[in-house]
Amino acid sequence: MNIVINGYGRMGHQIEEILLERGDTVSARIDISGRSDYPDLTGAILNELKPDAVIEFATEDCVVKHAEICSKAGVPLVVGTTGWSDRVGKVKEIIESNNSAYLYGSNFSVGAHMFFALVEKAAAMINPLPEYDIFMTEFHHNKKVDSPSGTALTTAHKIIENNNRKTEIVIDPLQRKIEENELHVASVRGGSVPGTHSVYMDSLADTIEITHRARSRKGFAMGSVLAAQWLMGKKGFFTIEDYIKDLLGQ
Ligand SMILES: NC(=O)C1=CN([C@@H]2O[C@H](COP(=O)(O)OP(=O)(O)OC[C@H]3O[C@@H](n4cnc5c(N)ncnc54)[C@H](OP(=O)(O)O)[C@@H]3O)[C@@H](O)[C@H]2O)C=CC1
Ligand SMILES: O=C(O)C1=N[C@H](C(=O)O)C[C@H](O)C1
Repeated sequence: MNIVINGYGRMGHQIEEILLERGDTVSARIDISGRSDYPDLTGAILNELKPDAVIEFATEDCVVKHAEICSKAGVPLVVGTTGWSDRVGKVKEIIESNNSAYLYGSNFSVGAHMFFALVEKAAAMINPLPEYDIFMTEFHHNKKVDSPSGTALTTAHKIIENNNRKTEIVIDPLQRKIEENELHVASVRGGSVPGTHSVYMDSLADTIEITHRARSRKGFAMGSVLAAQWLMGKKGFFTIEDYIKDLLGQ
């Protein structure tokens, strides 16, 4: 594949490393700081370079603009940027109106999707056991801007969809006790933690913990590259779950 990397930061560098290891080509690295080939993604760049896809791990404020640019140019776009769930509908409209290809994921590592499946099952299992409360934490490096993480919000929604006691997500700062129907998502920022998400089911007798601990950014980056490959030749708005379902033969 010939890829444009949009957002040349921690993830952009990891994605470049994996692409080059695979023998793919990186026709441009784009970053507003000027440390790269271009300062911003434009239709002209896409028309000149004609990449097979753009892979974007940037900031939430540019997600809609870049969706429009790639969609109008007919270039498939894979986005890992988080913190824009309020604009998913808008992006979906853009992609469908231009009949282009788009795939988004809050977490591209296969392990995170195994974690999601375990959490869905566990959240349902405690429905007949009111003695168990359920809550979660996420830990990330001290450079992460958004909070809670996209993965934590994805996990929290999966808990709410499967557990009959939790109906609302509450995040920090709290400064009050939580209500029975509230699912607390606590975020910690510090050090160089790549991304750790844990769900706890706690009773007077015991605690059950389910944790996904990323060891590096490699899993996220590899997942985004494989998702870009999967997206080739497709049209429409997809999420990483569509790719994972195919990968797992579901
Ligand atoms: N879905 C997943 O699996 C994963 C998602 N993420 C998400 O990816 C995003 C990026 O994470 P990370 O790489 O650690 O962050 P970084 O801050 O290291 O990288 C983001 C890069 O995007 C650049 N940027 C900002 N605005 C634009 C723009 N308009 N056009 C092009 N580039 C731009 C920034 O430039 P500058 O430095 O000059 O500001 C920066 O270099 C976050 O939202 C994070 O949550 C991260 C890991 C996994
Ligand atoms: O910013 C990060 O680093 C990460 N962000 C994603 C998220 O917000 O869930 C995925 C991963 O946890 C790393």
